[in-house]
Amino acid sequence: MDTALHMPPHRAHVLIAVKDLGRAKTRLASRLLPTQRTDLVLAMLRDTVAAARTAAAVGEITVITPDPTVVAVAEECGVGWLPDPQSPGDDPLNAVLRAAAAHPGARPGRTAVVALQGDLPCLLGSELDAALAAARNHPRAIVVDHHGTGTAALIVGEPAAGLDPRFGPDSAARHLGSGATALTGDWPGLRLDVDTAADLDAAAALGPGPATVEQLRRIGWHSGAAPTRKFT
Ligand SMILES: Nc1nc2c(ncn2[C@@H]2O[C@H](COP(=O)(O)OP(=O)(O)OP(=O)(O)O)[C@@H](O)[C@H]2O)c(=O)[nH]1
Ligand SMILES: C=C(OP(=O)(O)O)C(=O)O
Repeated sequence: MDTALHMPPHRAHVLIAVKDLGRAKTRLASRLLPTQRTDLVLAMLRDTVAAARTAAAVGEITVITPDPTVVAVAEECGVGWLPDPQSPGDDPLNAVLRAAAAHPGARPGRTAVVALQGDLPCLLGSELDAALAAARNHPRAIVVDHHGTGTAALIVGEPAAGLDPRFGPDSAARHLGSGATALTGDWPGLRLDVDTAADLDAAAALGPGPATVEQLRRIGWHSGAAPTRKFT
């Protein structure tokens, strides 16, 4: 059955793109072994998906990936997946998001569509709910990341508004320049995407989800301080 057809219009379809694990998190290469990086990507994905699943405003989650291990994790987490399109071109991340948003199952005319980063280990479902509620007042909106330059989430709520993803360097400015509204809100977990060692320290200090906590323990990653927020 196509559950999207019966979804109340306000429940969102979350799209999470995850690239081939062999090419992932290169900015952590100087600090982590390849297998540690891979396991960290998967742990952060598990925590991101688990949090998104607890958001009342989320109706469906789809992981888009060319990687069979990521597919297996998506299935374990109980969410859908799509392969990368055959020819993503020279802007693969935005191409895969555009293709996923155009997929018949995405039903952008019936639901909000969210392109969400998959490396948000401190995400809370309540933060995503709050962002989705705030986004209802805007055809196309973003949650700027903790650095102020990237995009943690791109949300389209109106049938007429296309996703028009512009992820990559300075994506916040590029999304704002193409008409998106920056949502204001105290959502530290939603804004904290992890790409660098400093980001990982920040996540460890804020309080990540259980899969990331376990992976940090295995790696022996110490942020030097106890988490400031208890993960719930
Ligand atoms: N499915 C899919 N996801 C992608 C692709 N390129 C990037 N992504 C995902 O988009 C998000 C941002 O990508 P990047 O910042 O380029 O890569 P990263 O692995 O997070 O970090 P770096 O390797 O350090 O740049 C990550 O979750 C990636 O996994 C792609 O070609 N296909
Ligand atoms: C792709 C992006 O994020 P990052 O490179 O920080 O993962 C972005 O913010 O557009």
